[in-house]
Amino acid sequence: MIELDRAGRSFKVRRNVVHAVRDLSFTVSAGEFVGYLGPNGAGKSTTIKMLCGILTPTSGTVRVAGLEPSRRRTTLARRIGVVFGQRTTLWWDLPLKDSFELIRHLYKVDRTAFRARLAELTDTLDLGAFLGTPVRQLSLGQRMRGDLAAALLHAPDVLVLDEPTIGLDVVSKAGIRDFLLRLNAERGTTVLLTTHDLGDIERLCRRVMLIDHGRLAFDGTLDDLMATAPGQSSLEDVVTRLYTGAGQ
Ligand SMILES: Nc1ncnc2c1ncn2[C@@H]1O[C@H](COP(=O)(O)OP(=O)(O)OP(=O)(O)O)[C@@H](O)[C@H]1O
Repeated sequence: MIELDRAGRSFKVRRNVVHAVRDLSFTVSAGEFVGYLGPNGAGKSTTIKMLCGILTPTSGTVRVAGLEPSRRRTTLARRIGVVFGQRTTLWWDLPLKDSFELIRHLYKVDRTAFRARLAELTDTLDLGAFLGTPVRQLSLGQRMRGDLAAALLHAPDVLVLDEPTIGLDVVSKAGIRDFLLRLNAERGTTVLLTTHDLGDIERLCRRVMLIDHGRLAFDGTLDDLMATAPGQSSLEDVVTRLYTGAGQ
């Protein structure tokens, strides 16, 4: 479902070149739920931007659902949903339901399918009480649930999440995690999750990929990841060790 083959992305910054992502190869199969970890500046957002076609790779290839994202952005938009936890894709001054209606038009979702999907998402994400509320008046947790619904209204095969639980309280986090688990288990949606919240990883992801300085530093199961640092009991300790390069 997601295939990167020696993908790279660099940026020219004045006279220097920043290699945000280098020589990155991995495959995520349909139905997987994969955590994508890395320290600040490791290249996670750059990877995500290449996956949704916002950035073109400067080397190698990226494919999502068989499409080259930067060339087939419009076609891909029907297959992929993206949530950036740090910013909303909803219309700030419009009631939530009007944002959804606009998204229906943009994605040309059939009206009957849209109604059914919205009813399901309203129920599972508990949106009913604030569908008529302007987005700017929503709490962060409500807004995030709205953003998730917006990303899923067109029933994409792949969902890419960039810090979807940032700033949420424990109850809101648990609600979103449960929702994502069910989405993956019941609908088979492929999920790639970037987060600094290791609780998200422990609760949701069987497979974890870790990127550092733009390169893949680890790809395996959560158990494999724990086994990289025998004697460390918490995921936080193991990840800290990997981020700081201890033991290299
Ligand atoms: N548009 C850009 N122009 C120049 N450099 C950039 C650009 N975008 C990203 N970079 C650089 O590429 C590197 C990777 O950035 P990226 O945002 O992908 O990291 P990240 O893993 O998402 O970090 P964080 O966890 O802090 O969000 C950083 O050194 C960053 O400064």
